[in-house]
Parts: sequence; structure tokens; C-alpha cells
Amino acid sequence: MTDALFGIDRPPAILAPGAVHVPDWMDRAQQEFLLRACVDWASARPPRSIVLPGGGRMSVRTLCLGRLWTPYRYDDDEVVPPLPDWLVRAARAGLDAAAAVDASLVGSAYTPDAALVNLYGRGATMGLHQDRDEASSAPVVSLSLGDACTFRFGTPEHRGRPYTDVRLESGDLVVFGGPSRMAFHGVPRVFDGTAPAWCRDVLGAGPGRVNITLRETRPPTPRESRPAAPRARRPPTLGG
Ligand SMILES: O=C(O)CCC(=O)C(=O)O
Ligand SMILES: [Fe+2]
Repeated sequence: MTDALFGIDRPPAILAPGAVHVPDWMDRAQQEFLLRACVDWASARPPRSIVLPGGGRMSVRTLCLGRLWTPYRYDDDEVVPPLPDWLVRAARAGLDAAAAVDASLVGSAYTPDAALVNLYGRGATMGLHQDRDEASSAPVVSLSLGDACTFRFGTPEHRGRPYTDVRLESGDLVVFGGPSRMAFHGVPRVFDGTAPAWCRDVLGAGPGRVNITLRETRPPTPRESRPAAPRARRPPTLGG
């Protein structure tokens, strides 16, 4: 992170109420571990470019863990690789880190049961959309790896302005929940070739940017839906 070393400060930021960006949340070892896991998942089962009901094809390629997402629902007819426990723990740690920035994210138990791994090749983008196929209103935890991108974060009402554009770098965390859980968001641009060299070493000729979003897709059980006491805050760690 030369930017961090040479004076470009990237403090944690609240993008909107309940939406937090934590730059450099993951260290290099954590990112390499995650990237290697993504490469393994992708080699076991080739990621697909999803065809939308309108006929358009998404430019990213996607693989699912835990439950298969297909527009616009989770489909249990097809088996996908399980969501590993370490990734669930990472997501909880990410939520804790975000809750330390925006206390409105402090809440009840968080047990994501699905993850979408999006692989952005050259020129791939993601249009503004809502993540609205989950039966739980729990936050979405998003981990970015590889090439930097512009992440656009808007409001729950519509695709247009106002929105905030933020540059996401490899290792960054974004969490959106509460009043921002249904906010429109997307990736209008990926900056090809900006990934650290050690990311490239893991990705090889593969995609430049990898994003993992963790979601609670099932309805909360009555116990989980009760408001819980604020949890102790731990320092952010991936998989700790
Ligand atoms: O790639 C990103 O940063 C966002 C991905 C996303 O919005 C999604 O998978 O629904
Ligand atoms: Fe999304």
C-alpha cells in the first residue's frame, strides 16, 4: 500500500447511514489466503457469467458458496461448495469492524449462509442494483481483492443521484446494513493493472478484481430477530 506509506490517508468512512468503508482491513497474508481460496473454488467449478431475465449477460463471472444465486432468487436445487466457517468468522469480524465506525450496525448474531464471488476481467463492470433476494435484513459484508475499482453507493429509493463514489483497493472492506441495506450500488469502473504484484502472482492470467459479498439469505429465526446486547468489539481480523 504505497498510498498508505506515502501519505495518502484513507480513513474509515461512513458512505451513508449503515454503510461503512474500512480501507486496508485485510493484511497481505489474509488477502493471499482469500485469493488462493477463490482460485481453488474457480478451478473446481468454473464461474459463470449470469444471463439476466431481460437477456443481458453480466460482464462479471460469478461463483456461489453456500447457496446458488440465480436472478433473482436463491436456488437450492443445485449444490454449490459450502461456505467455509472461516469465511463466516471473517464476515463477523468485518461487521464488528464496521460497527466500530457506525454504531447503528451493532446488532444481533450474524450468520451469513451464502457468498457471491465476483470475478472482474478486463472491462467488467456491475450496474447499479439492490441486493434484495435475501430473506434476512442482516447486513451485506463485502471484501475486495486485486485491482482497484470505483464503487458507487446510492440510496434505497432509485438508481440515480445522490450517490457516493469511493475507490476500493485490494484489502478493503465495505459493509452495508440498516437503512442502507437496500441501497443501490454498483461498480462502474475497474482500474486494470492496479492490483499489487503479489495478487497477480496468485491470480495469474485470471481476472483483475475479485469481490466477495457475504449474505444472510434465510429468514432470521425468532431468537436471532430479538435485539441483542451490543457485542464486545474486537480488533478487526480476518477469520480470527
Ligand atoms: O464488486 C463489488 O464490489 C460489488 C458486488 C455486488 O454488488 C454484488 O455482488 O451484489
Ligand atoms: Fe450487490
